[in-house]
Amino acid sequence: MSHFSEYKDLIQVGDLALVWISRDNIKPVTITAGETFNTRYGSFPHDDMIGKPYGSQIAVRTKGSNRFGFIHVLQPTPELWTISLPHRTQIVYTPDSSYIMQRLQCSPHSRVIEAGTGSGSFSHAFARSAGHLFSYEFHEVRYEQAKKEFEEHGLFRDGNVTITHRDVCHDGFTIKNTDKTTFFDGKSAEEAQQPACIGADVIFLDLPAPWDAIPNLDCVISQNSKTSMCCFSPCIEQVDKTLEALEKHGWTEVEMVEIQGRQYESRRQMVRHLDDALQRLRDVRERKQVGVERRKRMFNKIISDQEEPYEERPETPKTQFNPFGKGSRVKEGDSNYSWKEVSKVESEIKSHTSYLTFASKIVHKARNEELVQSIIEEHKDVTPESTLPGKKDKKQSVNK
Ligand SMILES: C[S@@+](CC[C@H](N)C(=O)[O-])C[C@H]1O[C@@H](n2cnc3c(N)ncnc32)[C@H](O)[C@@H]1O
Repeated sequence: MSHFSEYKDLIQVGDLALVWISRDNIKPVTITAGETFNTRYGSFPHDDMIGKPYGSQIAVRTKGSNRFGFIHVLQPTPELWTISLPHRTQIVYTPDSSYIMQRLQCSPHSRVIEAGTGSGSFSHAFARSAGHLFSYEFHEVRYEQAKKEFEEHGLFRDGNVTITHRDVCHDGFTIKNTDKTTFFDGKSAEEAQQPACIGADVIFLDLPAPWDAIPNLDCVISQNSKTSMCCFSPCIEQVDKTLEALEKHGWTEVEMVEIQGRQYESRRQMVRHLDDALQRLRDVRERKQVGVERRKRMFNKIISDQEEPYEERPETPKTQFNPFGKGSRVKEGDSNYSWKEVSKVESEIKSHTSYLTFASKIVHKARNEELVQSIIEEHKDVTPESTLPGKKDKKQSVNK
């Protein structure tokens, strides 16, 4: 099982853990006896982590002070990996990936094509949920890095991830047994004798020119079930070209969506009355009048040639609380004032805003009587329990 798909209670030697230092600072660490994890808040021996439950807070006294620095040791998940991974490209963040996965109905039955792999952010989420993920990347260094990361994270161990070094626009998606640049389960396609059939029913294209890859999909998508696709493009011009290609190649149910990630914070806002506003206007007018008269007196002293034209500013009472501008501050929720509950939007939330173009395709629309009969025959004497699908069960559909 991979670090990302198994649940463990205790931190053990050899585990990949994600160390939460702050919201924007999460670091991957392989737990090793005798090693130390250094941060600006202190040095944390791995030995203090080993044997503790995941989620534990580890504290160390800061040198020369009575303060403590602390971290939390967390179990890796695709969501945490997305906010901690080393960026090699723009990545897909969880607000987008979670929506896309549910729109594409990605499940343990799904056979998924993803291009390109990029920094592998979305690949981790697909690998956790899909029956099989076929990921493609044409940039050699990125492909090698992603392959290494997938190996280190145990993604190949579950046997449901294949990565291919390929330009999918030029060379398509088909995988042959002889391919030396396709890896899964730690072996090349050639060594593993992987069958060339992909039969994808979920497609995710995060490419600069998805319209060049779309014509290459027909021979690798499922022939007997509906295939759903999402193209992730930052510019509307790209969407326009993608729509043209989708229409030309028989994709239907086309819809474009944009995700706006927002985090809402619950706050209290003071209730302001009309009387407060009127009082404020009266105050402003009175203060203005006092100022005008003071300046008039100073001017008269100058023209009557008196010495000392300067007149001290009159002592004005200390500014009271002013609900409409500057004034003494009132603590949020102060019981001397009335408040209403509101929610405020936190603007900084990471979701790379792209346009998501969804479409679907059914290759054979007619009912295949032969297939229906064979499925009925197959299931005639089978108990309901034994028909429950497992993670690697293939979907059997009767559309042909
Ligand atoms: C924006 S990144 C993908 C990020 C990825 N979805 C993630 O969440 O980390 C796009 C990737 O597609 C790759 N790419 C671009 N054109 C390609 C092609 N024709 N075939 C394969 N990969 C391609 C690029 O090298 C780049 O790494």
